[in-house]
Amino acid sequence: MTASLSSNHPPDVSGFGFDRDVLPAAGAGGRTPIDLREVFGFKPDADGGQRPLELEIGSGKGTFLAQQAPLQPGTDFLGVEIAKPFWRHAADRARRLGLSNVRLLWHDAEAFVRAHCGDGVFAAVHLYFPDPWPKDRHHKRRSFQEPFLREVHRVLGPGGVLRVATDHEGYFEWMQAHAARVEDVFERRPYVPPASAGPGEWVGTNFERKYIPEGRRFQGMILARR
Ligand SMILES: C[S@@+](CC[C@H](N)C(=O)[O-])C[C@H]1O[C@@H](n2cnc3c(N)ncnc32)[C@H](O)[C@@H]1O
Repeated sequence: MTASLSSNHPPDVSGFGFDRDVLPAAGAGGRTPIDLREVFGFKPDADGGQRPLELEIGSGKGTFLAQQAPLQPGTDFLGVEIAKPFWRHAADRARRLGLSNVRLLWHDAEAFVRAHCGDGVFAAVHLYFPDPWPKDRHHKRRSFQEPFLREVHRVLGPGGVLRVATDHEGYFEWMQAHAARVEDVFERRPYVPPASAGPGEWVGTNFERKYIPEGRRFQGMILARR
């Protein structure tokens, strides 16, 4: 995906977008977990407890968050996007839509999870249409591989799920092989679209809608924390 956006107004991320520079330096062992509730203003749930938190990795222009967050007002959603123009666009969109349960962080999601996310903090992690890195010599850059899957397992709470969709046949084969390597900690389940997906859609993101007319085949899976 090319990181260029057209917009008829300058994006305003205030209150909804966070720059990676606000994060503390990684401490001992490369980890400095932060209290992610601070990002959402420490709002309690109806019983005074902690609200569930979900993470989207590579949120692009923020379409999944814009569609799904209003359907789950009791859940907070953090999108992490590495491309600054997309991050800006998504944070501005969340602000314009008044999505008080959405925040966007400009950062490398893998580094963020490793360094700043505590154990069991997320109810779900969403990874929709991750970059497939099709050349053999670039496969090592793919997000979906064993070390990262074990990190995702660490940050998921009991009953937590990793939800993944891709349009890339080769990457899906790779995903199946790597999912098999983490069967000790994840149970694989068939993919089910989120409630916000439109008829016939897998997720309903910008990427998916762009390629539906080409007749691309989409595939996905859910890994449930054991
Ligand atoms: C193919 S796009 C899909 C975007 C969006 N999920 C969608 O379906 O429209 C992949 C996105 O992942 C982002 N991305 C790639 N590597 C990332 C990383 N390590 N951390 C955060 N975002 C990343 C890219 O900048 C891009 O926006």
